[in-house]
Amino acid sequence: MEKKNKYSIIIPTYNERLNIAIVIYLIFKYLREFDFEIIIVDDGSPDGTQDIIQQLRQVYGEERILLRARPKKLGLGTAYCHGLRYASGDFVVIMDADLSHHPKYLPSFIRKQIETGASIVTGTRYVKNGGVHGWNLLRKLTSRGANVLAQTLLWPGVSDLTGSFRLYKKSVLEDIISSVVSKGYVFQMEMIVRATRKGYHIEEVPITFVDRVFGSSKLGGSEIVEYLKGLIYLLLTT
Ligand SMILES: Nc1nc2c(ncn2[C@@H]2O[C@H](COP(=O)(O)OP(=O)(O)O[C@H]3O[C@H](CO)[C@@H](O)[C@H](O)[C@@H]3O)[C@@H](O)[C@H]2O)c(=O)[nH]1
Repeated sequence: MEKKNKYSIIIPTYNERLNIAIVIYLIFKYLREFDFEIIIVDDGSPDGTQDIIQQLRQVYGEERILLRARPKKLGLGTAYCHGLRYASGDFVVIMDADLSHHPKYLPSFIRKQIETGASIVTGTRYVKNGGVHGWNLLRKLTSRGANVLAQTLLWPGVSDLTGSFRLYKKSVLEDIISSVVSKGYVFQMEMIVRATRKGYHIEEVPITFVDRVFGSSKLGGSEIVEYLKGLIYLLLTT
């Protein structure tokens, strides 16, 4: 009998106690036909996110939901690297905890990978049938501007560079991650640009990013400065 692929879903969390139970419920609902584990990397959330996760582990099974906590907020990019160390799947999915990345898209990511044999399937907001819902004008302009700037300077051949809802072959993720230097939100852009430079097969799936209902974004001014620094770095080094 052919071996079934296993999917490791890495979810970084910081103050997501109101969202995490819903996202986990939906992952179990939409992936019921698949073999998967969920790896949550929580950075010492003061709102009690870890208590909720421990309760969810009792409900769904401790082997299906792993909690790999760190003592304090250490950034989104390093959270993915930390989670990857514990992933036992053949494929790794990276997604947000706040339902802006809806688990209903997961089967289409997996199907797309199986149909095409792609190394990476990335969710994109900036193609037909994709979009963004709930952001104010400033946030829309920031995201669009960041993408257009990066597209113009880096020519990566992928429509959505700053999005972070992606499926990777685990070996590919390990290969790319070893050369990535970014620690914050810009990590995702560096990952996809390096993947294109290495010639990996990347496919896109349209998604609608829906802004969170509970809690607030952790994207601050310092992340925008880091983004610009990362862009210049990629321009010079890739
Ligand atoms: N462990 C950990 N998790 C973090 C940290 N910072 C943020 N997170 C978690 O990372 C996810 C995304 O954080 P948000 O603060 O909700 O991001 P956003 O503003 O909605 O930005 C989203 O869209 C951007 C593209 O426009 C993406 O670049 C970004 O990655 C994210 O998907 C959430 O699950 C949040 O709890 C951190 O330092 N440590």
